[in-house]
Amino acid sequence: MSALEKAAAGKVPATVITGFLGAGKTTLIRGLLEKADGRRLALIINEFGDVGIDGDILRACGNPTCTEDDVIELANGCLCCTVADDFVPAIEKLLARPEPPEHIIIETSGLALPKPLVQAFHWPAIKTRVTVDGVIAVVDAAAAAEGRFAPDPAALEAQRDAAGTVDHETPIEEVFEDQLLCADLIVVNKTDLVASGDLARVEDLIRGALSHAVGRDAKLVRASQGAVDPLVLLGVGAAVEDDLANRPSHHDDEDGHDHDDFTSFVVELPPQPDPARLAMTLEQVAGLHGVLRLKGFIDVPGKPMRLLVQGVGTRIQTHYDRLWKPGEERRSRLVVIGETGLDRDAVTRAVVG
Ligand SMILES: Nc1nc2c(ncn2[C@@H]2O[C@H](COP(=O)(O)OP(=O)(O)OP(=O)(O)O)[C@@H](O)[C@H]2O)c(=O)[nH]1
Repeated sequence: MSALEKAAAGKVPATVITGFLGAGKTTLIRGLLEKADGRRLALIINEFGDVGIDGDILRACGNPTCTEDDVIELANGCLCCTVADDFVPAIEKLLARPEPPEHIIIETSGLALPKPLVQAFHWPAIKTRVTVDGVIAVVDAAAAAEGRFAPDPAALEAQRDAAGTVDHETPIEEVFEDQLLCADLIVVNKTDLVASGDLARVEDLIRGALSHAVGRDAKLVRASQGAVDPLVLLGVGAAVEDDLANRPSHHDDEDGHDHDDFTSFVVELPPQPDPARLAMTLEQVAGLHGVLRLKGFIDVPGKPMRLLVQGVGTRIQTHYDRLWKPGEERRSRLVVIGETGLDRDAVTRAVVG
């Protein structure tokens, strides 16, 4: 059945937003909600780690198109590994609403592989009712320009074994490439942080990764703050669930996949009177320990609003995102994500002081 036939058959389109940790997925979705123009969108949000931050950020945007009921958070892990328990029931719940959504947006965790998730759309409970309109991969152009997703030639040389062969993919590169290889559209985000020459290099890197997918032609679009016209993002009509054979993955031969390569934990902090100082400390800690992602909310004494802290690599940003609610516990908590081996105790000590 073609995508048009699926739409005619009354299937609800779903768009999967993928992209490595901190690429700008939540930011892009926030922009999409602002331009929803009355269209009933529902969100399913999945995060690595058991504290839901992204759902909270999206709800805090105060957008009328984004009520409590419109956001389903599936914290703790990876959608593709919890399909039966979490994902399929979440879709069924959305479809059972008196006014079902016109479009479902699914934000995967930054470490999730999109292909197994799309495979879930073959489950009998949803197969006849939902189609995957498109997979969108968001790329942090600044991180890519810094070489975070490309093999380091010196490291490659060091890995060369006696037979002269080398397994050049690091876990980060594998996740990054899998996300690109499954995509219909690639949003090259954070263009405000990179010079035009570097941007061209990043696009070459992306096209190089895409060359593994013969016969497919994912489009690239540049963006800052994930701002892309919803007409470009939604309505791709790719019926991705029927096109998986053309989307290779590093994990195609595996029965499921695990997350042994990455780890996450929560650091509980005392109230922080000096946000600038906290940001400086976090920058140092992220650099010293190789933290990939940091995010959470902080209680700044005397301030009626909570402080949102966002760290991608060593780039730390803070802003007050909403008032603490009456009776809400003013907890200061940061989710920390890194590669396995990240020294939890040392990071916690350094952050808490
Ligand atoms: N300078 C700049 N910052 C951006 C841009 N897009 C997003 N950010 C910032 O990057 C950080 C991460 O953005 P998110 O939208 O939370 O990224 P994400 O992909 O949802 O992150 P995870 O869900 O943790 O993987 C935040 O501090 C954003 O404000 C951009 O285009 N330019």
